[in-house]
Amino acid sequence: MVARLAPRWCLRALRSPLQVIGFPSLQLHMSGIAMRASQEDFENALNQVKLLKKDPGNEVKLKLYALYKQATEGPCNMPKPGVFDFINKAKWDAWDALGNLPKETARQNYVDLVSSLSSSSESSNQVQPGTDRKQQEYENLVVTSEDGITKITLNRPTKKNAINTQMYQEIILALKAASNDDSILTVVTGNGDYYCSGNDLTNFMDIPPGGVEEKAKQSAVLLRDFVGSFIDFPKPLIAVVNGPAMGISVTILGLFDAVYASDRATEMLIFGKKLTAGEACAQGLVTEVFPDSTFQKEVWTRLKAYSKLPKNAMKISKQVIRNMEKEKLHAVNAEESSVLQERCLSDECINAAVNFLSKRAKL
Ligand SMILES: CCCC/C=C/CC(=O)SCCNC(=O)CCNC(=O)[C@H](O)C(C)(C)COP(=O)(O)OP(=O)(O)OC[C@H]1O[C@@H](n2cnc3c(N)ncnc32)[C@H](O)[C@@H]1OP(=O)(O)O
Repeated sequence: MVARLAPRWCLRALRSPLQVIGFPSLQLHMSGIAMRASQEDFENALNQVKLLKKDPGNEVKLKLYALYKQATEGPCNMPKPGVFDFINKAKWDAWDALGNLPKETARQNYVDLVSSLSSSSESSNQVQPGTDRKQQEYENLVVTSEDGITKITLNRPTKKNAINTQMYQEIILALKAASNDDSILTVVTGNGDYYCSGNDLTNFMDIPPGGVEEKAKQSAVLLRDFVGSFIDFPKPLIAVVNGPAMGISVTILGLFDAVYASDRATEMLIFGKKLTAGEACAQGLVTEVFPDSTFQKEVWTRLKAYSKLPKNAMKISKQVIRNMEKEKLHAVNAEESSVLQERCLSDECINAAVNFLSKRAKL
């Protein structure tokens, strides 16, 4: 079976940072905050932040400050401090940079950031520096950080790393955590002989009480959020395509900053046709192809060298390039997600999924 759906696509020199910037949660009260589902999570995060054993650094504290203000007061509404009022200006800049980010999103980002800080400070108590540091437990992913590189490994090898509904959510969460951690590069790769066989076709079988229309709607929202998290990812993002890649795992490769493929990745299935890694490279979908026998060694040597390059310069370069096209990418994503909602209900899609699943049904 081939991919059947449409192709897609600072502030330094502060004496005592904890005191100088201060944790927002320690300064501000919770009264009058309009919260919805995540109020409890947000309150927990506000408490958790006080328990951090390690100073997260000024950059992170500014992010926490900005997200807190945005989550509780909305877009920056304070007069801009003077240029010599360094600290308040840094805080103002961080808040103002969030623009019109909705309060709910800011609240969620605050919770995610605190969660990534808590898990990294817990695990840093257990593991020696320089060793592989596991960040958070996921059911379908293994996420580790080492040498400035956060590696997100798709981990359902017995299902060729097909992406089930929970795994989509986990990838979104892992990308959010990676965007806020102290890594320089983020890598996505697969465990086992496949990179990824695309959408888990059994997702279509899990019909909610609202019926297939409701399922199609939920899938469209999930797809939009999933692809959106790649569009918005702020740091250099690299795909290490260790084996065949299919469906949605291929169509999002265009949103990575570099794609390294093993010459064993011979099934980059797009347009219903098998493409070798070399052909995908010729088409610009893959950056470089390596012999399978030396793939891991060559790619990781290169990525470790890249991780020593100036962190902020790389991040800012990526953001400048991405910002030029972000709006358009989000518009295309929204359009594609609504087309998906429709196509999910088509005979072609249903037949393809049923066909695949019935051949594998354990009778
Ligand atoms: C939010 C909605 C987004 C929608 C976006 C959609 C775009 C897409 O991604 S559509 C999906 C595209 N992918 C496919 O069509 C791949 C389907 N799978 C296959 O064709 C074959 O399994 C594959 C060529 C990958 C491997 O073939 P084999 O080497 O012969 O292995 P098996 O077929 O025995 O597979 C082993 C095991 O994995 C399960 N599997 C593999 N891929 C998927 C998948 N995409 N969804 C669900 N399950 C998958 C397969 O069923 C086997 O499981 P068991 O039978 O339990 O062993």
